[in-house]
Amino acid sequence: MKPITVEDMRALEANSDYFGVSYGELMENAGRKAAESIIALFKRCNVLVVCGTGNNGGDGFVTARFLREAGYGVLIVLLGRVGQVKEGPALANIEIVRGMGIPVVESILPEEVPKEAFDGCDLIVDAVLGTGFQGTPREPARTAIRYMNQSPAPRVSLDVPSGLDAHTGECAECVDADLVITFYAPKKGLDRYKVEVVDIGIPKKAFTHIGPGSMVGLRSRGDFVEKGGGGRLLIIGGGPYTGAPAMAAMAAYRAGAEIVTVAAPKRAADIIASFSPDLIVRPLSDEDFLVEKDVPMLKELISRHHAVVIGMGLGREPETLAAAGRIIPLCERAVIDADVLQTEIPLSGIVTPNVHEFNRLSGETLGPKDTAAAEKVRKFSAQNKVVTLWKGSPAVVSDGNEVKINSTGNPGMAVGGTGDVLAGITGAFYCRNDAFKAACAAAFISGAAGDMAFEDKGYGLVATDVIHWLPYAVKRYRHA
Ligand SMILES: NC(=O)C1=CN([C@@H]2O[C@H](COP(=O)(O)OP(=O)(O)OC[C@H]3O[C@@H](n4cnc5c(N)ncnc54)[C@H](O)[C@@H]3O)[C@@H](O)[C@H]2O)[C@H](O)CC1
Ligand SMILES: [K+]
Repeated sequence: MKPITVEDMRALEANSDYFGVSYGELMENAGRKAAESIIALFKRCNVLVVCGTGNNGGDGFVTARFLREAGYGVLIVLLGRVGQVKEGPALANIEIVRGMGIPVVESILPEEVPKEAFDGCDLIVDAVLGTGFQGTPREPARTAIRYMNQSPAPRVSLDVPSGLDAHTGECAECVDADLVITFYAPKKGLDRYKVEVVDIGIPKKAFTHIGPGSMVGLRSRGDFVEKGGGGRLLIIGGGPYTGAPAMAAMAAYRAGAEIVTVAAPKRAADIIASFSPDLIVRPLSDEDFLVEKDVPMLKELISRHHAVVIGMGLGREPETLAAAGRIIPLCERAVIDADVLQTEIPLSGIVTPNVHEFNRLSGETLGPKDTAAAEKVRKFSAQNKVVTLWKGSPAVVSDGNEVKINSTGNPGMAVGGTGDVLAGITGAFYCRNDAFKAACAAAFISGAAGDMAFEDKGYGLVATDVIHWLPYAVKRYRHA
């Protein structure tokens, strides 16, 4: 199996918790499976379980419990105080093992780590550091790693040998594990160890559906200190219509873009600017719709933004479509939406068709709930080398290889403007993330905000309510 990155592992865990198998159950499964492997390999003996204060330590507490119940002698050395153990399943499990009377020796300082326990046991379980570790081991982990390596007892590491940085596979000073029992999939740097991969019961939906995992590792405004780091987005829209680009722009701000510029034909620009002082509006030529003579100015604007959203409210005048056909190839990161989703337009980046627009583009005849949508969207994405965010119910996202089904949203969102909001969010995320990640996260968070809006207003919700709830949805699902 290919090693899984720490970020992808965290995303799977977040989806697992969201789709029904909680972090606690994952830890229980991890610890139980580790104990079963150990019991199969080592007859009853005295086991030292060395635990950190994070979830890797949590796995150690569960492993200790199962070994004790199987008649093994168990001693836990905790590298910290019980009060420092991570909130959640790890803390719950240290309380359980203490309640069972399993001795727990707390060591804060290096000199408090009981070397005699390492030398006097028959087997060591290393549950000090897992995928949450980076850099070089600080004390007392460092001393514990040394004592484990100096002990004559065999060493079994949980998930990764403590001291191995699973982000890079590097290991300055790590446990010389005789066996690594790793969860769900190998991590980077395990190729030089004897490894056993154990399944911990992550549900299928965690892989097939878009959940909070789509927000794990999403780079947005909060991650950047320099101004404009959160992403500069250009929205090319408006003409016959003015609300659509304004909604897309406001949604982009609420999703974390730092600068959002709306470029629209003069008359529309003046109206859009009146919607909100937040909007930076650049009027194009004095025509009622986008025309080819606007291209030079747009070329300059495109070069000053990370991503472009083009389409909503432009209308379908032949000259507008011709101009769009010249503009899109100028964009490194384009979200192509609504009016310009026409067969003669060159597609790239991310396309965000509703069901009708997709059928027009692909020649398919899908209905909004069509179960065949996933494969049709994947095929279309592969043929056109784009990421497609198909706005069915549920939404489907594909990059031509992977296909994900969205898990948020509700029928109340079938109201004008929610597509513009979704395209704005997609553009905001696309400024700083790859296309597939941006589209998945946008589908998820737009639907999550829409669910909050539905909770609040039922079928009376309108697109601006989704914009209102966006920051709350981002805050709720934004994994640090
Ligand atoms: N993969 C799964 O589905 C499951 C994984 N689990 C286990 O959880 C760990 C990851 O846990 P996490 O809380 O993120 O971090 P760790 O326990 O690995 O380590 C954090 C712990 O270590 C301290 N720390 C961080 N850096 C250093 C350092 N340089 N020196 C010393 N100490 C450091 C930090 O302060 C924390 O206390 C994963 O590996 C699995 O074992 C789930 O429990 C089960 C499902
Ligand atoms: K470990």
